[in-house]
Amino acid sequence: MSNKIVVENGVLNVPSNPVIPFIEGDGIGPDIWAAASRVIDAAVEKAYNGEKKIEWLEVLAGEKAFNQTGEWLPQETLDKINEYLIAIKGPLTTPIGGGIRSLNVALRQELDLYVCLRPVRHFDGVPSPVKRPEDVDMVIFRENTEDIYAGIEYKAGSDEQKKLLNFLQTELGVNKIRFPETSGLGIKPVSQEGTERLVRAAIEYAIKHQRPSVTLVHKGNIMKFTEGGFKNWGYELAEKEFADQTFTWNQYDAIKAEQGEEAANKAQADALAAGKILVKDSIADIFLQQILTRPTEFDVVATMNLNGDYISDALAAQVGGIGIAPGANINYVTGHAIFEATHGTAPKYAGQDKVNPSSVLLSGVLMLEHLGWQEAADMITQSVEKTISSKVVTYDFARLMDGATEVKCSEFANELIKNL
Ligand SMILES: NC(=O)C1=CN([C@@H]2O[C@H](COP(=O)(O)OP(=O)(O)OC[C@H]3O[C@@H](n4cnc5c(N)ncnc54)[C@H](OP(=O)(O)O)[C@@H]3O)[C@@H](O)[C@H]2O)C=CC1
Ligand SMILES: O=C(O)CCC(=O)C(=O)O
Ligand SMILES: [Mg+2]
Repeated sequence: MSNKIVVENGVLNVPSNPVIPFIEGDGIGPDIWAAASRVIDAAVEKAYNGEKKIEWLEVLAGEKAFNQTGEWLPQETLDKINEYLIAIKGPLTTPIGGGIRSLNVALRQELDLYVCLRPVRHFDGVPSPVKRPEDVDMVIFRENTEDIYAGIEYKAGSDEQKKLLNFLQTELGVNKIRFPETSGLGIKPVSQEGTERLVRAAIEYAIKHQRPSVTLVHKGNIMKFTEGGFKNWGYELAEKEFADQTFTWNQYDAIKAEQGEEAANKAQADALAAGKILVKDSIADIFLQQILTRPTEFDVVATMNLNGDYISDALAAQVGGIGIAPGANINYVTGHAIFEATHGTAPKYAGQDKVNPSSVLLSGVLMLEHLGWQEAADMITQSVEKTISSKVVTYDFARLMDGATEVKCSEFANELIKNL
């Protein structure tokens, strides 16, 4: 039997020994990947009595790829992930203000992994800066292929910038750029198709996991045709494709305008009592306040690329930081997915066997769940809960916990394996 994961009629077919490509990653990547992969292997072995096993296939990206092949993202890496469908990766470095563009973004765009899924929940015992971290239980759906991450930007003073500036000024009559000659210029594409497939995935997730609401987060008051477009297209999609399963604030407003507030309140209450999902929206700035002050009001969050990037790290902080923040980049149509932590390469800790491997490990848990290997996934989650409760933790948690035993990254993995 083939050891390739395939997608048939929209359903993953997973052999018992699937080949899964992995990218070790830069910086702390080798440390956390070594730790996390040991735990994943041990959990799979234990959950299925050795009858299932992942055949890891290393593919190169980042510094390791450059040192070995002269390329940062070799075509072979993309080909292998394309072929084997599901992959997992450590973090990759992106230089600031120049140099190569993000390899992480390139992987998402090349494979059209349009959803960046980042669940955020609290594990008992994890230290947090807020009083009730257990109130945070959200799932972020971040659009992953467009917005300013498209990388269409031109350096101040370059020929391209001058051409674009000239076009804007002469063809479109733009006269609002405060310092035109010395401005870098960027383009922010946000499309109806891109919005619809992201919001569709978020609503389908909410239906499947019985989440009560989906919040569209945007800055549409200022960016009317990009972020505002996202909000409008999101509502339209909910009303068009999920009329029987959702009630939107858009519908609430329409009822209120025609029949008054009482009727709108009643319509919303009836819809929610009937089990419909509330699709609402929030402007990004107030949203960042409200996830701190009233986190129980939010469940599934659908947003654009840059907002999603900021929101992921902010929410991760509320439940203990990005040492424990998993993620996945998914195309629900082709079945391609790359699982990866929310955090980066934390270069100051590279090679010290120090940091928390939980983010990439819990990304592995998301991967196991995606494969339908729920038993192994649950085993790891329970081991993480048990190990943290016993206060055996890496430096990031130890520095905030009383009476903790601080262990290295690899020792934390040993403890997790013991607790499986
Ligand atoms: N998907 C990806 O591959 C991503 C890549 N990046 C890239 O990573 C590089 C470094 O980015 P930077 O802004 O420093 O952000 P990082 O996420 O790499 O690190 C910032 C800080 O977060 C904490 N942290 C990160 N990972 C862990 C962990 N596993 N365990 C415990 N604490 C952790 C550390 O905090 P403390 O100092 O408090 O100990 C660290 O100094 C950049 O090149 C960036 O572009 C960034 C994000 C995602
Ligand atoms: O690509 C990068 O270097 C950063 C990406 C990032 O911050 C993220 O995906 O959350
Ligand atoms: Mg980020």
